[in-house]
Amino acid sequence: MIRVAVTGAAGRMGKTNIEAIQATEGVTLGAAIVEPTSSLIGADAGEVAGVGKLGVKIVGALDQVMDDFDVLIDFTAPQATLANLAQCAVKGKAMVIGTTGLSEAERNELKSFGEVMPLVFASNMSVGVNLCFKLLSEAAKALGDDYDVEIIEAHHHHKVDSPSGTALSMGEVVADALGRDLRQCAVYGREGQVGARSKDEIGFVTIRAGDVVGDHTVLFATEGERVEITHKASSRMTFAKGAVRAAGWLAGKKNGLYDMQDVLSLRD
Ligand SMILES: NC(=O)C1=CN([C@@H]2O[C@H](COP(=O)(O)OP(=O)(O)OC[C@H]3O[C@@H](n4cnc5c(N)ncnc54)[C@H](OP(=O)(O)O)[C@@H]3O)[C@@H](O)[C@H]2O)C=CC1
Ligand SMILES: O=C(O)C1=N[C@H](C(=O)O)C[C@H](O)C1
Repeated sequence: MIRVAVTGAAGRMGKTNIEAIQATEGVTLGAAIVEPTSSLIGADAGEVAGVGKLGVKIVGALDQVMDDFDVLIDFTAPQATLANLAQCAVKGKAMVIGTTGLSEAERNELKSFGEVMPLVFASNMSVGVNLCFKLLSEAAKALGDDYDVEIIEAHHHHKVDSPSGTALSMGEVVADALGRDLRQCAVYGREGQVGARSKDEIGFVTIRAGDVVGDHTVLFATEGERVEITHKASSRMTFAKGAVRAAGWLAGKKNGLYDMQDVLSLRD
């Protein structure tokens, strides 16, 4: 039985991850962690997640439960994720990380932990989005530089980072396939007299509204036709199932930085 801990246990994804762990054979909830100021410390993690009593009391610090899990699933915030990585690295624990909104420096720091621990890091844990990454690479290679590329994403009004991690990953996949550097060619939103579109830019459009779980469209457009590749998530359970699958896959793996392409055997 693989013992899984969940940080951000009272958050939208934290609660859904606990629900997914509860519904999956071969894994069990070992610990649930919230912020030290949370009023939920001491509550039963299953009751907070809405799946009934699990006998796991929520704690306010990861270091209180380091002996109670094998893999930590972390969907929190960049600085919290990096602090959790540092603690798990010292204790030889594996981590599955879904947090988005990391700066380039934070991403580099995160990646360096792959040298000392097994780590799955992915901006989107769903099977559908990870399949889309492959389709996007194929599409970009086939369509080439004659097609303008725009990435449109929509999320719920609570989301704090923009563009979404998934939109940025899609941009990276397309840029790689076209031999471009996303850092040079990305254009984030347009306003005013910005001039005509340059041929090589990859544009990002962000929508924040209501309870949208997560929609992503990559548009390839040229004179006379458009190709659109769209993914729409209608439940956070699609991300949580992926995260729990990654935790099971990661247990016992050697140190390294993996992503969902590895977990789902989608890598070429
Ligand atoms: N990779 C993927 O498939 C997916 C990734 N995500 C990403 O996961 C992250 C979380 O999303 P979501 O669950 O919607 O967000 P929430 O705000 O609902 O949950 C985040 C949780 O993390 C906790 N947290 C934040 N900062 C800290 C900190 N410094 N120390 C300890 N705990 C902290 C929050 O606690 P508190 O409430 O007390 O502040 C909260 O419970 C986001 O980055 C999001 O983009 C989301 C869905 C899918
Ligand atoms: O914050 C969210 O909700 C989501 N975040 C991830 C992202 O930024 O791509 C994944 C998913 O789209 C939901």
